[in-house]
Amino acid sequence: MSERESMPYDVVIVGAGPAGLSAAIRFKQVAAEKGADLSVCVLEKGSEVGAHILSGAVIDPRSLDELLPDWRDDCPLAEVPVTENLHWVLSPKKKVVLPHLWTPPFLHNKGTYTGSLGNLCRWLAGKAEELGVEIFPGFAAAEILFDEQGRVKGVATGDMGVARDGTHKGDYTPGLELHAKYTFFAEGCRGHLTKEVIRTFDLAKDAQPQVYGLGVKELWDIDPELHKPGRVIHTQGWPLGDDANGGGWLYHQANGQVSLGFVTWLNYTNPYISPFQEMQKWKTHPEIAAILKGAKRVSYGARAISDGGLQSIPKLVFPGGALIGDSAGFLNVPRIKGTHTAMKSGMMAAEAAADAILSQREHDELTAYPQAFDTSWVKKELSIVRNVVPLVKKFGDFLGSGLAGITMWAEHFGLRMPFTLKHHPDHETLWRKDLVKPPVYPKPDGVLTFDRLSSVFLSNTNHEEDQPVHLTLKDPAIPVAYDLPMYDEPAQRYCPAGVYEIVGEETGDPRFVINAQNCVHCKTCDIKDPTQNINWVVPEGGGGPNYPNM
Ligand SMILES: Cc1cc2nc3c(=O)[nH]c(=O)nc-3n(C[C@H](O)[C@H](O)[C@H](O)COP(=O)(O)OP(=O)(O)OC[C@H]3O[C@@H](n4cnc5c(N)ncnc54)[C@H](O)[C@@H]3O)c2cc1C
Ligand code: SF4
Repeated sequence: MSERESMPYDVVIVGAGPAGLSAAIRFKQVAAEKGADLSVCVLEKGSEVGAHILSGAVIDPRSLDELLPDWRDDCPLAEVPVTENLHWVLSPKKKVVLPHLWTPPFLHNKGTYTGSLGNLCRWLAGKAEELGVEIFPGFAAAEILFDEQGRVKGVATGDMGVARDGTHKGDYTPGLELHAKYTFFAEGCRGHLTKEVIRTFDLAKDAQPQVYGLGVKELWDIDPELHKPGRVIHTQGWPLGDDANGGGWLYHQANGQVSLGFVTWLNYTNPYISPFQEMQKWKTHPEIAAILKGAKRVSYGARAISDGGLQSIPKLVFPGGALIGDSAGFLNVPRIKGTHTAMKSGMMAAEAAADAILSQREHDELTAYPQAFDTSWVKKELSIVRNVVPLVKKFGDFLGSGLAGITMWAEHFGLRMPFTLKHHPDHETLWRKDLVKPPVYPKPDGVLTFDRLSSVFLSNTNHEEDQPVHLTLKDPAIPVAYDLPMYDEPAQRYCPAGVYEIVGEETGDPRFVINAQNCVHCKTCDIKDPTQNINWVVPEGGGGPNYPNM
């Protein structure tokens, strides 16, 4: 018999990101409109709301306007409206500024705001709590609970106080069961439980595979003379070559800070590519380095981003729950925006759940949610850009972007392209190590460019050391027996936190080492590992990065 206690709710939400918090707020709003008292709780694995949130971010306020129309009164995001939008195409030493007229208006960032998504989530959490939402930070949902009919009936948080070898320590506390009429998975990109729920109910059977990028981000305090609040810059081109796609961003935000970073799409072919190093190299471009002259780096982090778009969205509902936000993958890639769509998806799911519960239903499929999605602005927005990622991947950065631009213009004017291009899973794209040349990366100078360990230090990441390793290997032999000879074990380079190492090669006894304490929960290993041998599971609640305002 389970020794776990259980708590009943109408709705349980896994993840206090923009999707989960917007769903909780909308659920309470609908209940209040109908004069009902419905209960909802939100679980968050970070030590506080926002601790694990990492984004650009330039945010389209469309969903905020719908959810909390007075948000501009006290939300920190309102501080910096976007005033200038630049798109640079980089060669090694030069830039070309892309004229505005070349890109459709929805890429111009008119009416958007730039700031910290972590801080927006902290603010949303306050609004949610005012409405009676219960939020549990430091609690990771570790297990999906099913009833006798196989319907999802909630989740359980992980046990605390379990030693690395699985034995119980003195402070052992069993996890808690949260039972719900409907459970929402709002874990963000590549959710750990979301993966299981998609598999269990075969939700992705009619969708294209999800594909991803890895965003590596830093915050810098820059020279006030060079700081232009509201200026946002995107770059494409250098330093990436033919074997990878992606691009950089640099946003002038509040308090003299810039948010900057680089997204490398995870379909890259050269196993020697390091997304972390691409980002460091990108900063050495004369145009970027000039902005960072005399500046100081204050924060670092990394997070994967869902790039598959409309064709990769799985079935959104299953008996007893729904997928919302990046758990389902609503990101608009050419806009690099997923916050407004994540929020709206949560709101639509919440409306469906409140209506169902008020009609005495529970644990069934919330079909009103996908129906609402089908007629929503979210679907329209994603439909217009659905061929962009496959075109860039197929035809390269320049020809691909040109063709993608043509399709976006055409769709913008209502001319629907009669095709939707497909995706290939990112873990299948690597070439053998003997077929490629390793890229050249700069040696860290400690001023503009840095190594991974000093970077991870700035993420404030922390895990209780004596706990089971949360980077699990289905077959512990594969890293050395297969990944090393084939790809020089790419985990050594794709992990932006230096978690994976091969040691002992020089003595002919190579071993795969996992420094799990350094993990910043970006999920790249779970995505890019060529044989899908690495399975990321939640560590003890509260572990992971502690981002201040990412
Ligand atoms: C580098 C980068 C740049 C971006 N730039 C922009 C931008 O400029 N504008 C924009 O609009 N969007 C941007 N995005 C996308 C945007 O950040 C996402 O679309 C958005 O955050 C998705 O919201 P979400 O709530 O679905 O997931 P998330 O924001 O990822 O939130 C998920 C939350 O769930 C928690 N969680 C996960 N699993 C569990 C679990 N098992 N138990 C408990 N808690 C759990 C996580 O800790 C996290 O707090 C960017 C993303 C990245 C990575
Ligand atoms: S171990 Fe995996 S999830 Fe953690 S930081 Fe490295 S790549 Fe990201």
